[in-house]
Amino acid sequence: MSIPAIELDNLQKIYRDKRFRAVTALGGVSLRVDPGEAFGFVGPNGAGKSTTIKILTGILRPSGGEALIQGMDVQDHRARRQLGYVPENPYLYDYLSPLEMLRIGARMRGMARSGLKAHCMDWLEQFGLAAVAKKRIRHLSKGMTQRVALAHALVGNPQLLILDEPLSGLDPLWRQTVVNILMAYRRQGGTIFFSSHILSDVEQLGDRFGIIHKGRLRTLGSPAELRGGRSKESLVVSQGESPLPEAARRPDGNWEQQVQAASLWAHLQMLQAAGHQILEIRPVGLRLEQTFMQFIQMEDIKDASATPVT
Ligand SMILES: Nc1ncnc2c1ncn2[C@@H]1O[C@H](COP(=O)(O)OP(=O)(O)OP(=O)(O)O)[C@@H](O)[C@H]1O
Repeated sequence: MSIPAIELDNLQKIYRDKRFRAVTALGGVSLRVDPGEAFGFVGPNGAGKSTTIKILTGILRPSGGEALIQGMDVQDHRARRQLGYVPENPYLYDYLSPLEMLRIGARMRGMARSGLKAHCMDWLEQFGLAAVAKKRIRHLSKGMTQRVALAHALVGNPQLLILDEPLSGLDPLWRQTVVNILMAYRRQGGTIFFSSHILSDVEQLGDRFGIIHKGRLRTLGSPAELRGGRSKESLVVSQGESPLPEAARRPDGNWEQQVQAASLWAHLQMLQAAGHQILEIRPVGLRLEQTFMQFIQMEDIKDASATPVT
């Protein structure tokens, strides 16, 4: 079995608030990400995503448990050598240009000087930044700055990318372009660990998800698994003259209606009685966003019922 790209074992983090009260940001998170995987860490605000990422990148120390990159403790600088990181709000040197930023990033990764400019320009080109390569970063827009940070993370050819909300601040066109760049990175064998609460973007990028909520990992699975088994509705398409008050008329003149599993049989009998011909019945896949919301609501209900009444 290969060494995991990332391994978290019972990871805990307790912060102290202003009154020195304990705030449990991570209550024992364990997971494993294999080399070549794209793992999406998903959760609502305050779930513990950034805390996990800060521990993984060595910015914060955990209060308990272990975080390993390629089998090495994240506090060991060798573990972080092959890491490209983009924080939630990237801090870049305002007075440097994107080209200077990328040169520094590549040099820090030990890349040779020869051919460095062309290599950096190639990355800037991919991120649509060639025209502003020599402008000061302080004059760039938020989306451009985000793209500089992503290019900076990739320029040193890291084996692992850790990205906190990588697509935030990007317009839809750039979201798609960045997804394509990241997918190309994966095809070349790179591993990605990223956080997000924008599931439609995450769905395109991740082959596995972990949902974190209130500092605990609630479930792991692929987008299909998270959706799977949760669809309890069917779409029924029928053809007929008699109008169906609850159904929608499609441009082709046929009727369609989403029906709960429990009432499917009664609905089909109603269609038959109305003289409709049934053209199609298929399960309606829940969108991941809906699944996620339902999941979080269920977890809140479980948490509330587990809380002892005092
Ligand atoms: N420096 C800190 N001091 C005290 N509490 C903190 C600190 N940083 C984070 N927290 C708390 O820890 C919990 C987890 O925060 P974290 O930033 O990891 O969540 P997140 O999932 O990244 O949220 P978001 O999606 O809003 O960025 C929250 O309750 C947050 O208020």
